[in-house]
Formats: sequence, structure tokens, C-alpha cells
Amino acid sequence: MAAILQRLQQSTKMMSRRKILLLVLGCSTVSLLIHQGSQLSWYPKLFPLSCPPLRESPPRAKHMAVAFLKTHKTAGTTVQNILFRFAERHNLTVALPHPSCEHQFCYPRNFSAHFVHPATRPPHMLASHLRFDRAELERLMPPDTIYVTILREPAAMFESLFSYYNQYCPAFRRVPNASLEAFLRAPEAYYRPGEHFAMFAHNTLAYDLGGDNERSPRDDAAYLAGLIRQVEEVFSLVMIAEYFDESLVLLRRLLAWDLDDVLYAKLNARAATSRLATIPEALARAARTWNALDAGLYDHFNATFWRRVARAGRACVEREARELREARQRLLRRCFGDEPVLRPAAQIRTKQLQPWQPSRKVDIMGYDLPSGGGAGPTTEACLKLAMPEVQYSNYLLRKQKRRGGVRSRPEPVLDNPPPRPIRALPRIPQGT
Ligand SMILES: Nc1ncnc2c1ncn2[C@@H]1O[C@H](COP(=O)(O)OS(=O)(=O)O)[C@@H](OP(=O)(O)O)[C@H]1O
Repeated sequence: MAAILQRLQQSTKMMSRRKILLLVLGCSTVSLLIHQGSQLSWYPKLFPLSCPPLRESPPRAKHMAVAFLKTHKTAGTTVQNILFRFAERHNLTVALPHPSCEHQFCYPRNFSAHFVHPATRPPHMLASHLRFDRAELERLMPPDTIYVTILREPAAMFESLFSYYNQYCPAFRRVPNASLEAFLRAPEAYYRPGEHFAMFAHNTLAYDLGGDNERSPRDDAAYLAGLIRQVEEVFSLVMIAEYFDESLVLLRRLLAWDLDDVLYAKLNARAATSRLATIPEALARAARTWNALDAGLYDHFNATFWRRVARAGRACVEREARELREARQRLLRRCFGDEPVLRPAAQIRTKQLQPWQPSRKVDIMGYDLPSGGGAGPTTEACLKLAMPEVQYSNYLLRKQKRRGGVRSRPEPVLDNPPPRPIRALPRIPQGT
């Protein structure tokens, strides 16, 4: 009897152990499904299992030698600011223009290594405006330099150029009522090749890339194909301004940087009142026809960009881009308050954050620090995040000059002298 009872007890124990085991297994499966449900079947595109982790293991060393060709009106200032801050955090030398070149490398002249301030050589990084010259850049930069650049849809870019350089580019100044429509109806009536700053009025991208902006792909298709080949040979990544966050994801992967390294504040944006809300289709077509070389470059590199995104896994790139946007919102809120409003220069009290205004008709927006924030590492990081190009270039030059000489006193950030007039483009007499 006792033996029967003992066996009964044992089998009950076995049963409950099996039940517990089954229960545990069941729970784990359900929890796994809940946890990864979105990665399995119902959101397969958004959360694929195959996305590489944000931080590689073992980590690939961050790439430190970068030359960014800062093309005009393409979100280049925002990319430049990312690179400047990275360089500072890693104690890298940034090539900066000699003061006689202003804050650009004597643009629109072809780049020469002579334009680089001696206190900023040999550099790890370069990100100021220049007209591309491969041999001269290779003479200056380390052999393992990664070259990157950015393009923007030519109609949007041209609308921005027309508004920003309206007072400086004679071709634009000739147009009655500063009308973009009038210019694009008959560009040849206003445009004179070879005159001062003509490159802002015709195929600016091609010119910045070192090409001949007067060539037309309609008459000479081989020229465009050759220019594309040259760009492909040198640049490891051509970013696209319309897909800025996706571009940064590709950039940070190329350079083995963290997502935090490419956080940014949007710089150099015009106020809504200074821009066309939408570019009418006919105007966009005319802008693309007039800038046919730029349109050809953009179409080609936009297509290669998306092929590259597809190779990296589109869903993974989108997921990272979304993480970047969320982290960026958190950072902007922390730096500039709950509503990180872009504001006109007149409303920015912090001198170092006032962006240059190209004319009374165009408002370039910026950020301001909340009052009473005081000094400190967070304030300094926020200040740099929103610092316009000229103030940041001047600050970096002073800092690097000092590093080359006396090392003891750190460069003050918050109380540096007011910036010199920005983009000291020569004033052109009315009616030229
Ligand atoms: N993150 C991001 N995404 C998309 N677009 C952006 C971004 N950052 C800047 N911008 C827009 O880029 C224009 C300014 O370009 P640049 O800084 O290259 O101008 S400049 O040549 O250095 O003066 C300017 O365009 P417009 O406002 O149309 O003039 C900015 O609004």
C-alpha cells in the first residue's frame, strides 16, 4: 500500500514538474512573440531581424580623416557643423581658410593647398566651401581621407541660390522685381558667362565639383557622363539633402561613427516668409532645364543613393533615421527649451548664434540659448550645436592657432568677440 502511495506521489510530482516546464516554455514563447512580434510577421519592413546593431562589436575604429565638399545651398552648413563638433571632441585638426580667403577657401577660385591657414595643417578634416580640385586636395589631406559631398534637388537649390545671392550675383540683380519666374523665362537675357559670381546662376553643383558649368548635356552628353565618373572615383558617399537623415545614417556607417556623432540642429534655413512655399511645376521644370548639368548629376546620384540604401537594408536605414530624429528632438529640447524654435536673427540675444543675413529681404533663422543657462559643458555643447559657420570657423581657427603656440589658456566660447561681417562678398554697384 505504502509503495503504491509513494509511486502515486512521485507521478504527481513528475506531472506538476512537466506542467511547470510546459508553462515556463509557453510563457517564454508568448513573451518572445510579444517582444519581437513587430520583428516577425506583422511589421517585417519596420523591424527586420537582420539590422546590424548600432554599435559594432568588436567596434571598428572611428574614421578620422574626412574631406567634405561643401556645395552651395545644399544643407552643407549643417553637415559642416557635425564635422566641426566631431573634430573638436576628438582633438582633430580642421583645415581652415587663410583669413584673406574669408571663411571659404578663396571660392570661386579653384582650390589650392595655399589657401589653407598654416596653423591648421596638416589637417584631419576639411569642410569649408571650395571649388573642388582633386590633386590639390590629395596634396593636403592624409592618404586615407574619405571624401563625401551633398547634392540637392536642382529646382529647390536654385530657388534658394536666387534668393540668397540676389544682391551679389549680377545675373540675379538685373532681373526686374527680383522675380525668379522672370529670370527662368529668359535666363540668357540676364546671365553672362564668366562674370563675377556667374556660377551662382548656372549649374552651381557642377561648378563646385570642379566641372565646367557652361556645358549642356543636350549638346554634349559625354561631358556629363565623364563628370559623373570623376565624382564617383573620388567620393565615397554623395548625400542627398532631401533625405538628410538617411544620408547621415549612411555617413555614420561609412565612417564607423556613433549615431550620437551625427546629431544636429538645422542651420542656415530661410524663414518661411523668405522662400517660396512650393515651387510651381512649370518653374521647377524651367530651373531644371536651365541647370541641366546639375539636374543630370542629381538624378544620377539620387538613384545611386537609393541603390546604396537598398544594399544597406532600407528598413534598417529607416529605423536608424527614426532613432536619429527622436534623439535629435530630445537634444534640441534639452538645449533650447521645450519649443526649440528657429528664430530670426533679431530675436537672438547670444551674439555667437546670430546667423549672417545676406540682405534685408532674406531672413536666415537661428537658435538661442534659454536665458540664465550660464556657462558649463552643456551650454558650450548647445552653443556649438547651433553656431553659424562663420563664428564656428573663426572660433576654431583661434583655438587651433593657440594650440600650435601657447596651450595653457583655453579658447573662450561664450565671450568671444563679435563675428566679423560674414561672407564678405564684395558689394556690387547697382545696375551692373
Ligand atoms: N537638415 C537639413 N535638411 C534639409 N535642408 C536643410 C537642412 N539643414 C539646412 N538645410 C537647408 O539648406 C539650405 C542651406 O544650405 P547651406 O548651408 O549649404 O548654404 S550655404 O551655401 O552654406 O550658404 C537652406 O535651404 P533654404 O532654406 O531653402 O535656403 C536650409 O534650409
